[in-house]
Amino acid sequence: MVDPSLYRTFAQDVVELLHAGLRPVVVHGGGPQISELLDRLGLEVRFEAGLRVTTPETMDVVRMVLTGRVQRELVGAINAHGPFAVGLSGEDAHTMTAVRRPAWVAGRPVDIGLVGDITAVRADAIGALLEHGRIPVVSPVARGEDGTVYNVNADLAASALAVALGADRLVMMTDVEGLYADWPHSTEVIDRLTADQLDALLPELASGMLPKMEGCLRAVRGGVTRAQVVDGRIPHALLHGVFTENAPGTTVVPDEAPVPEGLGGREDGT
Ligand SMILES: Nc1ncnc2c1ncn2[C@@H]1O[C@H](COP(=O)(O)OP(=O)(O)O)[C@@H](O)[C@H]1O
Ligand SMILES: CC(=O)N[C@@H](CCC(=O)OP(=O)(O)O)C(=O)O
Repeated sequence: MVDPSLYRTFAQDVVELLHAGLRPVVVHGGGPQISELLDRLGLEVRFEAGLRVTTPETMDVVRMVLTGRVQRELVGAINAHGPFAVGLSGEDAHTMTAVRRPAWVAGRPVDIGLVGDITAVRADAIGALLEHGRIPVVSPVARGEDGTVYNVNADLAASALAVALGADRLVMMTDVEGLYADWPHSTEVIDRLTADQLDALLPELASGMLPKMEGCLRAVRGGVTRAQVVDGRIPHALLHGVFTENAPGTTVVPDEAPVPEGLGGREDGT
């Protein structure tokens, strides 16, 4: 999302999915853009377990960058192909409701301010857009029951939305090839994992991969048939991810899904 040509290819791919008869929903991030503006404003940029420490001042910037800039740019790029994209925030029509959550660092809760975890999704506004052939572009900002506005990690927001919509697929785009088995020491990518295998691996994961993989796990446990992490630096990674069985990257499947020979764990789960 920080490379204009990849941005355009992504928009083209999303429209292609629509033309292929699928009903894509885009949930965007914008972490680098938020950090850049916070820096320029002289505000602190800090993460705990992959989640941004969000003061009320930070929250203003997060909301402004996500809904006022990144979402608008994506909507514009998609609409270069026709009247498809409609942007909304998780706050709109109570689409996403959240509660304040801590970050879990070494097994302990750490207060990270106005960061939310989604507790409820009302998918009717998004469903109506899909019915009319539109492409919803959703910013990961959510509303608390009392009206407080929360910053939600984009991957966790996408996962909650995928479950609520009964989506078949969840594709997460990032800036690495997939989930590395022994990051940062090696770049060997884990290509396929069952939910239980991922669950066992989660405590070892760090930084941005943590919410991403937690999102994949919640999605497949919530009924999504395949959750993938693909390398967004490769043009058309989205189309490959959706249409190719063995697309590059990391694929998470529910426990009952067959694991190709040679890749499965032993019966004791190791
Ligand atoms: N096991 C891992 N495999 C791959 N990347 C990892 C791993 N652990 C941490 N990372 C880091 O996570 C980053 C991706 O997370 P993040 O920057 O939040 O992604 P995005 O902005 O694409 O959502 C990678 O660039 C890498 O630095
Ligand atoms: C709570 C939290 O960390 N929210 C994220 C929301 C944006 C996001 O997730 O963007 P990426 O997908 O680019 O990382 C943030 O403030 O950066």
